[in-house]
Amino acid sequence: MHFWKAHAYGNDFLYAALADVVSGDLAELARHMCARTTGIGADGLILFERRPGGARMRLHNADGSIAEVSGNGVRGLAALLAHQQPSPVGTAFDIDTDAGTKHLALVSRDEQGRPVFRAAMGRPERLAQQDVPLGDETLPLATLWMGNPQAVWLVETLDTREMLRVGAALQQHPAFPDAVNLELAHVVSPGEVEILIYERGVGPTHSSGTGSCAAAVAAAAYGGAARVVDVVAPGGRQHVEWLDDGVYLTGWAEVLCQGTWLA
Ligand SMILES: N[C@@H](CCC[C@H](N)C(=O)O)C(=O)O
Repeated sequence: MHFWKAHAYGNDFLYAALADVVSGDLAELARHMCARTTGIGADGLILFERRPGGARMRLHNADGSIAEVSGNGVRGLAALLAHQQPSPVGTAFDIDTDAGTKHLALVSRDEQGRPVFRAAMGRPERLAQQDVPLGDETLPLATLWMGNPQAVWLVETLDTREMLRVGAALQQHPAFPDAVNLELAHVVSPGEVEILIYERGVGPTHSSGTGSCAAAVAAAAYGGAARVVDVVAPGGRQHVEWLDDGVYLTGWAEVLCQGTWLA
């Protein structure tokens, strides 16, 4: 089976055409391909079908579970399409996901030639402040739907051990029956938010598109940030605009390699 690997700020995905997949158990295929030592290694496997003007995709997280959408994953797929066909600045891509169609515009290429996309990620839904009990403590989380479930913990200091501890605990928490993507977010200034990420179905990762959107929305709603911000994750800086018609995410993606999966 032919595959490609792409990443955005260290959030890495494998891509394969659904028509090429022979395995019946797609969750098992994702677990095997995404395994860091016994597979190729990635945060998720995206199976896609080309469509006029774009593609339809389905994302399996590294643990095999299905995710409705990934902001970095849709940009990686658009980067793959742009790699395969002439795609000048201004080219538009429609990526159909389980969370609806995401419209992407190729807005520029960075110094390294990587395509930079601005993606319409849709409106945040069910934004709320929720006190979530965890052992002896109560976590003041902002919860929302960004095409996938998100919880944002606004903190004064980012602490990796806290992200790992709370992120793991929330995956089996009664408040989140479908598990949840967690961001610890620190508002550095009205225009900048720093985050750490623990993803459903993955664990800690370097970047998240939907997580950046969720952190920006929570920081603007409850943390004193502006509605147009840079969100800085360990893997790098993305730009998020929370406008009246929805959230827009701008960042690059890079196709790294292609190969043949033999297992
Ligand atoms: N990294 C992604 C989000 C991937 C999906 C997530 N793990 C989930 O299960 O919802 C992004 O860039 O948005």
